[in-house]
Amino acid sequence: MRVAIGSDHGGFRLKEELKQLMSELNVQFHDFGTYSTKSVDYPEISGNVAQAVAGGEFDRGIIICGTGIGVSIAANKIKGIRAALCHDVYSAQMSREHNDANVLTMGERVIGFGLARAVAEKWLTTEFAGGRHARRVCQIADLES
Ligand SMILES: O=C(CO)[C@H](O)[C@H](O)[C@H](O)COP(=O)(O)O
Repeated sequence: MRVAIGSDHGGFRLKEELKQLMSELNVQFHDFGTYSTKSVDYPEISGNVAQAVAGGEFDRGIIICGTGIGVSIAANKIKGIRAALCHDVYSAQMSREHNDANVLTMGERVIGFGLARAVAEKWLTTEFAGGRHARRVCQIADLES
């Protein structure tokens, strides 16, 4: 699996932590920035990660900001993206099994690093369940056209 990861300044430190996690899990990733805690605007970075996933260059994306809300709103503007804001392990699991979420967002100012690692690991290792959920994901795609 190849993962695109990005953040604004508010999510920079958690992005670095999740890069470490992915290295430990042998998950390939590319960092779309930002590369410091200097203030930047999140929509462009979120859009770049989402475009890379929607275009098929990467299998999934992870985007972090202060709350996870702004990057989630921005990513979900991109056709084909199902970005899920998850701050607990159960939601992360369900976002994969039921929603086939292809982008995970989190807020560094909301969640501790230990829980964030557990959320990301569950999300990265959970597959889509298909079945009745596939029908519903198709219905979401229909809303885009
Ligand atoms: O977009 C956000 C809120 O949904 C993110 O949390 C941003 O990181 C945040 O708005 C940045 O705020 P700052 O005061 O400019 O650091």
